[in-house]
Amino acid sequence: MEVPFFPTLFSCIKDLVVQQALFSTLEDWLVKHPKILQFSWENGQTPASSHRFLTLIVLSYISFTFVLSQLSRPSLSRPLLKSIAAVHNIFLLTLSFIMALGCLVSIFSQVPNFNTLVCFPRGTSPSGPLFFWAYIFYLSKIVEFMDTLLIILSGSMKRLSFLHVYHHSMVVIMCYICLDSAQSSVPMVLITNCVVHVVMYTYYLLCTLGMHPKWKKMVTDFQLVQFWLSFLIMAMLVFYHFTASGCSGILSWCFNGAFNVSLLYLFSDFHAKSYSTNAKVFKGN
Ligand SMILES: CC(C)(COP(=O)(O)OP(=O)(O)OC[C@H]1O[C@@H](n2cnc3c(N)ncnc32)[C@H](O)[C@@H]1OP(=O)(O)O)[C@@H](O)C(=O)NCCC(=O)NCCSC(=O)CC(=O)O
Repeated sequence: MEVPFFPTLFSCIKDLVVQQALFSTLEDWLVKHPKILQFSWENGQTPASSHRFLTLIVLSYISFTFVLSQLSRPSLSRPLLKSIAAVHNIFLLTLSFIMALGCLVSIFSQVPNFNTLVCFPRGTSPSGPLFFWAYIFYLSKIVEFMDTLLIILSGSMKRLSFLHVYHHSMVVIMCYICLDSAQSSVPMVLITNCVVHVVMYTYYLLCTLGMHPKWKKMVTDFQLVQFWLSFLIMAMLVFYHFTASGCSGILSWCFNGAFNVSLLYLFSDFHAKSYSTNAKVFKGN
């Protein structure tokens, strides 16, 4: 059984995209490079792939965040802090763009149809280009811990919210579980999140350059749209799971679902507190 519309749309776009001259160049760089093509996630063998590493990195992040937020800050000059933040933001916005592009090109190069994109067959192993980009995505979530250090060093402790620390620690666990279980929603979730992060790190970059963009609310709106989109992707996965012969990573789907609900709740709360009329009146006083 098929969800109408999406499979046809996917085939049309794929036919159009693969004919472009630029596509084969991008495919050579982002899909057919031997390191990418032959990538395989081997639990305990691939760097950063063991349960022990995951536990250690997440507990270290939470402990360091707690300890550093209690200590008196080292006096880092504001221009130095802004320069470090600018480099960090440029790095993450560029990496997010490359990951989204790499994953998109891998989809058009490797995935035969829409059904397979939404629902990897049971027993799929986490190897090949799509999982290479999922692996880089997982590592990038560790690099994003630097956001927390920047907040602590800048001394704006009210920004060190539960939402921030919860998001940064849980998202690493989610990426790990998705990789380890070869979860079907990986490519679409990766692309949506990377696109949002290109916008978000551009926003942060402009902030570090002293321009506080007026479109901050749009970034939060964009993040909320991302969570609703994730629900749509997850609903399609469940649909294919129960109407066909099953999808890879359906159990880890439950973790994703719960995480997504919690983020939607926390970001809606952030949105209400930051942009509602009452919040503006309060800030204005
Ligand atoms: C618009 C948002 C993206 C960010 O909201 P904020 O309240 O944090 O934004 P803000 O306007 O106070 O941020 C501006 C300040 O951040 C500093 N800054 C610059 N680069 C930064 C970085 N990489 N990380 C953290 N802070 C940084 C700037 O110098 C500036 O400081 P100064 O003002 O001193 O000049 C919002 O939608 C949001 O996500 N809020 C939740 C809080 C959060 O931590 N979000 C990021 C991860 S969540 C995420 O990533 C979800 C997802 O996956 O989509």
